[in-house]
Amino acid sequence: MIVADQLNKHFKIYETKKGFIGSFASLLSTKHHIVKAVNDISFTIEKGEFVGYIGPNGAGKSTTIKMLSGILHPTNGRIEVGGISPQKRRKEVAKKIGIVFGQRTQLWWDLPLRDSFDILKEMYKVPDAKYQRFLKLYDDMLQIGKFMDTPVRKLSLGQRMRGDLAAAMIHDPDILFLDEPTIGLDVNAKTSIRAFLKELNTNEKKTILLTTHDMDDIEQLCSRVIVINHGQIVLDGTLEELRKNIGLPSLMEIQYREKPDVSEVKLTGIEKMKWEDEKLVILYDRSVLSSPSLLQNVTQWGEPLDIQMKEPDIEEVIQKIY
Ligand SMILES: Nc1ncnc2c1ncn2[C@@H]1O[C@H](COP(=O)(O)OP(=O)(O)OP(=O)(O)O)[C@@H](O)[C@H]1O
Repeated sequence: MIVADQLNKHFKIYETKKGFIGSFASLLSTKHHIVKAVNDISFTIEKGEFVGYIGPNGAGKSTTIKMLSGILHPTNGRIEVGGISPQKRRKEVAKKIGIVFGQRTQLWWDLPLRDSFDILKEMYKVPDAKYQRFLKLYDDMLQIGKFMDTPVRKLSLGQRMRGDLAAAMIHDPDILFLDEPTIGLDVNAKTSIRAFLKELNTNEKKTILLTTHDMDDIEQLCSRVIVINHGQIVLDGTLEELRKNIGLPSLMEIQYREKPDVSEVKLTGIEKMKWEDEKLVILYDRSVLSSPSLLQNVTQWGEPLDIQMKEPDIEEVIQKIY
């Protein structure tokens, strides 16, 4: 379980002056302002949850992850990771968590991937037999065997990210903090990393907190989403709840054998109805008009050839929240 209770991180930013003399003056200056990177955040994440932690640039996502993993100390507030405070017992927490920062590698740049793994094995005191099982499993899951002897600096971004993910799992942690693990990757690399993360969560019951700007990551992986903006939680719920909370309509598209005249149609719950080429597109509020009743209605207006129902794009949802 992960607990953040009234968590805050405030950074003091000292004002700098321009020019050579100015930079010396800045060293002595006490003028500053406070950036509330994380501002009174509370949440509890249960074992086995896969949570998306999303928000615009500068919202406070990385700062939260750094506090949860013990890299940064909170200004105030309480954190527990697996029942332990990362601030008081950082080394113990380190054994329970794996971290990946997509923007920078935690592997040794000039060493072959295998050597990085060997170093981590020693650091975490992973027994030989367990380590061999790990190498086999992660070769099966992430196909890292093909580039185990390549220096990390020569790996492609997708290979490097797979290496970083495997490295984060060497000590078999129960909890994973992933800060943009799919950033900059092509579709194939994203797909294989998502499949891997899904497997870790579903089969190995790992608890995962993921920050990403890629809404497909969220849609395909996360059962719960926490949205933050300006250091504060603005929404915490399922994707479905997020869509519902901000009242984005559901969408039905109907293609008729012959286009009916719908100009006189008045049905409570329909927010918008328009023709897009041969398709009638209806936006409706499901809390007022259920999909089966709308379906019943549209089939009375003409003979449908095809009917499609869609959820609004989560990207639209997020934009609406910001
Ligand atoms: N070490 C620091 N010193 C001063 N300010 C900082 C520091 N680290 C982060 N900040 C500020 O705190 C705020 C939150 O930053 P953070 O990196 O947590 O955002 P983020 O949500 O991860 O953004 P992004 O999506 O761009 O990675 C920003 O205004 C940032 O400039």
